[in-house]
Amino acid sequence: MRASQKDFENAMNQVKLLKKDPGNEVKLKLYALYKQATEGPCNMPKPGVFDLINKAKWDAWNTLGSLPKETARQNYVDLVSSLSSSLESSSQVEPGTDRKSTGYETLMVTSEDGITKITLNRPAKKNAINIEMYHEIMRALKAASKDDSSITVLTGNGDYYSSGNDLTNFTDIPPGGVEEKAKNSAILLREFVGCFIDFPKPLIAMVNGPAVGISVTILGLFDAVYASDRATEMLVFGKKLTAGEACAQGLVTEVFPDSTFQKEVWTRLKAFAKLPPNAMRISKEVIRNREKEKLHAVNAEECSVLQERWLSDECMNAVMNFLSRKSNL
Ligand SMILES: CCCCCC/C=C/C(=O)SCCNC(=O)CCNC(=O)[C@H](O)C(C)(C)COP(=O)(O)OP(=O)(O)OC[C@H]1O[C@@H](n2cnc3c(N)ncnc32)[C@H](O)[C@@H]1OP(=O)(O)O
Repeated sequence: MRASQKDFENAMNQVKLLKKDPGNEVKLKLYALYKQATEGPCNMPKPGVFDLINKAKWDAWNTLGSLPKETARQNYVDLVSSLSSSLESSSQVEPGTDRKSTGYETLMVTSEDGITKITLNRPAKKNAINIEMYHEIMRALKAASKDDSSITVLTGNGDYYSSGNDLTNFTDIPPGGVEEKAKNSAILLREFVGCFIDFPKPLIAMVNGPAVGISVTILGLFDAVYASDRATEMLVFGKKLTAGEACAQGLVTEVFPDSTFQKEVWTRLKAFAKLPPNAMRISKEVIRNREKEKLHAVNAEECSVLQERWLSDECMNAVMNFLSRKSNL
């Protein structure tokens, strides 16, 4: 459900009451979401390179692009909510425990009203999935499969759902060279996709914006995919599918106007979360068990093919073109 002005004001007050400094990166995110929610897209002249603080604030705000005010307000409230709960939880852990061990670096995870929400939280990088995020998504799914929620939701923070694999993942080459990198990537990808195949509870994607690559290909493993009409899917031939086209192809369950997306979908999810949890879980188990073995076999085959393709000139050229594109400007 979309955050009200009252929720937004409460969140602003909550920020002042935080027990611990959340750090500069989070403070910049809060600043950017506050400005986007109250003033809309960045209207601030770009500061000079030596004006470091205002340049960092400008970058944070400008990154949000044309994110609607209501969505920014919702994201602000969600961020403060997850921040407060993680800081509160850290105040309950043993002294000296590292706060990060109770939370996530690349995700926001909340659990309330019977719904565990996993939010991809690298908006400045269009929620590109780096190695850390692959592991954190698997950790969050494992926790969600055991918590007391009935359903699990995956969505994105910012104007993108996810731009797929973080292409800088390919730049961190281990001592064994690109062959070892490709092998490790295939192992990671197979484990990652396997978590979605085996997830036992109803899993819903809220595609809040454009989705690319792996963030699209795993949608087929969700039990429902609700998309904003500003979402696009980039899959084959690099062609963008509109949310409506993806729905016609059966990749998306239902498309909603962006202006009412959050409100309409959360109303529906809260109703789903009140349904008998064991009946939902067992129904999914009966359906998924029929296809699980085949899905794992296809996953293994795909990862084996990808391991070879990642070593090809086509792949390396595409990655280098992307990573060097701004230096050519
Ligand atoms: C280890 C397991 C391996 C699994 C592999 C299987 C998965 C495969 C895939 O997912 S393939 C698809 C990979 N994704 C892409 O090719 C998309 C690349 N990104 C883009 O094409 C564009 O960024 C865009 C169309 C998504 C958005 O364009 P635009 O609106 O112009 O924004 P920017 O390009 O300026 O992006 C802002 C900022 O984010 C960084 N970024 C965006 N996407 C990625 C990405 N996928 N990997 C790394 N970084 C990304 C971009 O570099 C900018 O950063 P900067 O501000 O320059 O620091």
